[in-house]
Amino acid sequence: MSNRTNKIPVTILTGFLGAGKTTLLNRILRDVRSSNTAVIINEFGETGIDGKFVEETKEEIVEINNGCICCNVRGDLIRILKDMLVRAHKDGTELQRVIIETTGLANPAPVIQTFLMDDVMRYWFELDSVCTVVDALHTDRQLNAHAVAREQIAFADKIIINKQDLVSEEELKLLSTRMQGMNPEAEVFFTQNSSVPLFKLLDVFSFSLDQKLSVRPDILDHHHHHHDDIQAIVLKDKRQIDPKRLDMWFSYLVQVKGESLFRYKGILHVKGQSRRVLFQGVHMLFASTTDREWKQGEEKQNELVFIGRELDEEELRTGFAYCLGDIDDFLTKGA
Ligand SMILES: Nc1nc2c(ncn2[C@@H]2O[C@H](COP(=O)(O)OP(=O)(O)OP(=O)(O)O)[C@@H](O)[C@H]2O)c(=O)[nH]1
Repeated sequence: MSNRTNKIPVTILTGFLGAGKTTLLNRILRDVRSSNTAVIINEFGETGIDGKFVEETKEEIVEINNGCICCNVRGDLIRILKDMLVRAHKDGTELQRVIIETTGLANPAPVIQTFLMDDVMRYWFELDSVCTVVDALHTDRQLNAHAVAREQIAFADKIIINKQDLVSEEELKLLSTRMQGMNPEAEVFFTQNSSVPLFKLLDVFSFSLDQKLSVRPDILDHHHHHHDDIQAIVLKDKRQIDPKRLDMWFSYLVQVKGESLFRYKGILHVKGQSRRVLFQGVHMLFASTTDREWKQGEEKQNELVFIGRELDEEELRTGFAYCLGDIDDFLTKGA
């Protein structure tokens, strides 16, 4: 198949765990330009939590939960995109844009490859840009510890250094120098809450394969990567959680276990609270918010995911059981 003009632009949002990808996605979805946009969200761990942090929208959102997009779900990605095309064709609508949010642990190269190597994909789609969101506070240690975080920078054509409110001007300058050293071609933005002017990100067609090939001649080769023993633990329960116990458990977790918790988030069904409570954090930075009312017919349940290295699953389950009132102490394992 050959040249089709007016290809559908594809934006890849990448960046390490908790950097601000979903914040950026929500900004894009609030924008008028995003009508007839298809969103594909890939998350680590078998849970649909990430999708629940995306604001409600009329746009189509598909989640790929059964693996990491860069390892074993490339087939799923192609199938989903083909389905979307067929459906749009049947409905007489035209797909205007595709946005893919990868997990914070994905190497973007195989996702990029999908659009360059599969004939059907190449015919219909064109890579618009690869945007890498960076957590200004945590990125130094993430880059030092995780090859994937470095790959995410290397493949970007837009680097969004986010959470600038959490670091000094001096630190921002150092970060910017480090990013430019790793990827001199990319355009760098400094933001709070991922607030890049969207005209700088969408319909810019700044992804250049030639440029990437000059830096990484092996970009189209078969890739394989490991998650450095990073694991996800998901906890679910329909019963109400005790808010006081939750506070106790969380302040312990964040302060004592924050180092090994790369990312955690969840939706809670809290006693005395008619609304959903959302919480999320990166290492020791934690925030929780009261969200919308539970909808009629919606199943109220707690759903928590913890992503990290060498996580103690039994301890996490014990803490959860404590919040649910099954046991009286969360420090005694298996109590
Ligand atoms: N202080 C501060 N917090 C921010 C900023 N941008 C995002 N956050 C918070 O950082 C947390 C992570 O943001 P997300 O947008 O969910 O990050 P993500 O990259 O989608 O995270 P995962 O995909 O779950 O790894 C949330 O609690 C955000 O509210 C910022 O500029 N400053």
